[in-house]
Amino acid sequence: MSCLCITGADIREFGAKMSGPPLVPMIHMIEAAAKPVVAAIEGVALGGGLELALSCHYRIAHSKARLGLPEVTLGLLPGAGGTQRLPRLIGVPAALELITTGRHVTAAEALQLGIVDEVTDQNAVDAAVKFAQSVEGKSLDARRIGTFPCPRPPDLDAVFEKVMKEVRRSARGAIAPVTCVQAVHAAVTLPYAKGMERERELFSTLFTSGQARALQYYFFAQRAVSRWSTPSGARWDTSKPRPVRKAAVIGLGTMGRGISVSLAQAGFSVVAVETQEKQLLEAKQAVSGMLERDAKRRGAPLAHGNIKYSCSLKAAADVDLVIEAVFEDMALKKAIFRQLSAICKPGTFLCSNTSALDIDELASQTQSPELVVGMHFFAPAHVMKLLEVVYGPRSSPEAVATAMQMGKKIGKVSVAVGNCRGFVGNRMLKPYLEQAFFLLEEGATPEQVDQVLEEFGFPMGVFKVSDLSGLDVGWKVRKADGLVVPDSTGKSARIQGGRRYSPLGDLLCEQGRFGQKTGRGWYQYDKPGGRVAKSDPWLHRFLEEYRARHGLVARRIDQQEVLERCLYALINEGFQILQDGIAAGPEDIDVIYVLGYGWPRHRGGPMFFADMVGLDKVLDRLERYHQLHPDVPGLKPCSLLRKLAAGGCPPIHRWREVIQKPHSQL
Ligand SMILES: CC(C)(COP(=O)(O)OP(=O)(O)OC[C@H]1O[C@@H](n2cnc3c(N)ncnc32)[C@H](O)[C@@H]1OP(=O)(O)O)[C@@H](O)C(=O)NCCC(=O)NCCSC(=O)/C=C/CCCCCCCCCCCCC(=O)O
Repeated sequence: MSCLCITGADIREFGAKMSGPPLVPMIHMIEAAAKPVVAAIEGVALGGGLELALSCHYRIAHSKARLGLPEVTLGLLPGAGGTQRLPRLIGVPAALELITTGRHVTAAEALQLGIVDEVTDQNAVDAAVKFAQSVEGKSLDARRIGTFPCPRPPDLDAVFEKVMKEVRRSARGAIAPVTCVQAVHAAVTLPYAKGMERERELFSTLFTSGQARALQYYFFAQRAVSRWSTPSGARWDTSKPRPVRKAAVIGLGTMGRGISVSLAQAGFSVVAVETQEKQLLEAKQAVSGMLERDAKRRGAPLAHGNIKYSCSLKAAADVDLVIEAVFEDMALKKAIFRQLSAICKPGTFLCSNTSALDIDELASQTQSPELVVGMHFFAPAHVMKLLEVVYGPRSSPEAVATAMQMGKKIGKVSVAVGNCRGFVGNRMLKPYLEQAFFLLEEGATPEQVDQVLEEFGFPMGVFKVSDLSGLDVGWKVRKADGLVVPDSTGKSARIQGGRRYSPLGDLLCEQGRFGQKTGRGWYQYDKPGGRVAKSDPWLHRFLEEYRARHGLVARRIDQQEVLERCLYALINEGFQILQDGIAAGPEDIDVIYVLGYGWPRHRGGPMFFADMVGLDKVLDRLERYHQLHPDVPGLKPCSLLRKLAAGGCPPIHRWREVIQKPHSQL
């Protein structure tokens, strides 16, 4: 009998020398044993844990157990026989699906797939003992999976070709999923012993790859962000959240609807407020539709009953927490915060879903500024996993802890960040976008820039994202900032406040080109609302005319320059954010970028990427680009980056020792 609850190998050991008995010989020994070995699975059997169970002659799982081979999510493949045994046990298509996605399955699904022999609601060990007694004396010949022939699909080549194509498409440059397919292919085409050799070979390649390092770093980073702290000394382990049962959402546009859905699905009582009757009805229909579709997809009960709709802010009088999600208009938000402060019962937390505005300014409108925090969701709010919890200088530790816990309850990964324009994510986006615009001025095309970024692993390049989210969003902000003005010659100004400025986005907006919604933006679409971006000859002509008008001579720009200028400008801002104490550590930034902005997980996040490239190299390139573009402050290397490079480029887990953390500032 072997009782299992194994999450797999200790991932921390992968970076160091591995200790303990090697798994593969042990697995072979168990499978070859003359006595029947029954695995009793409670909790989880993941990775090496499931591989160990697969070497047993029988497997009994508790009904609450979860099983899986998640190695691919860590940049690896199941290297202790998993790629050779699982297809022999459950067939090639099912094994490929589990191994290339790393998906966990429930005990019930494992039974259905044939991974386990029995599921029990009782103690798994007792059930396994009983089971062992029932098979006493039976031959084990048919129970050693390693001796099974691997089922060979009749259309073997077509099956693998299709899977490989799909895996390559969705992997966006990640090598582990592709390597997993190669390992399973070996199970079908090679005898078991040779297949094991091939598995080992492929495992070794992945094991030493930068992608495995990045994914393993990211695994811990995502967990580390829950241990938040603020410069004022509030911490996750000393600050107590207050219970929230009832919450209000103010403003039922796209964001407010998504937030309402998230809250209702997590079992909160929700008061959804939209001041205009017509918009309220539209929102109600939209939210109901979202809840219905989601319940159907998940096979979960409908959460309709949890939401009450109202046209009056007064409906929020008795809630424990409010999330305001109206337009990005400071005057409007301030008015709402003033009213809420008068309407809500004492102690109600007042949160804003602003994506960039000053939380402290909002707090100043209320009687209890300590109850105000930002809860910045990402669109679509019921789908995206990220939540930036923004603390202002006056937010209480209790308010931060409550928002962080609320995020967790609705299934988000919450990252606590300081208050500044754009917080972490959008603040870093600004220099990235700026570089993309400058590259167009200098001779690049949107297609070229997007292709480089997509090859790096982003699901969409910067210009496609801009078309998707709407060019008018940034235009409104730039207009409010007084940036959209002509120069003395009547042309759109390319220098603002002594720094380079690109009016390209403003000029497109003036032409009514807002992106997908108008059918034209940086690309053209077959109709307003169309999704497929096509090159637009108009845009290319427009760029040529623009350059001619401003005396700019187009030059050939290579891939390396596109990538370095966009990414290093973003990373440089990340260092500034760390230096300003807006993010507590590089992990916070990396999690925000992976979950909120499509940064490829197999590259760890922007700060991890900088560490991998080498801080001295990033510094060197930024210095060079800043020399060439002295009017672009975003390219001037941040002093923290200089300090880290001068200190011998310590690895990322040592950066916190170097970072000075003054209070966040606007
Ligand atoms: C589902 C979970 C297990 C639990 O989830 P949850 O309840 O939400 O809790 P968490 O917050 O996630 O976790 C709690 C804390 O536990 C830490 N944790 C969890 N799992 C691990 C782990 N596997 N290792 C280390 N630490 C772990 C977690 O970090 C939390 O702590 P903290 O908050 O961070 O402090 C969930 O956690 C989960 O899904 N875990 C991961 C499971 C997983 O991915 N397992 C697979 C691991 S890989 C594996 O098993 C591989 C085995 C194959 C061995 C192959 C042997 C071949 C030998 C060949 C060697 C060749 C070398 C070649 C070199 C050369 O050639 O040179």
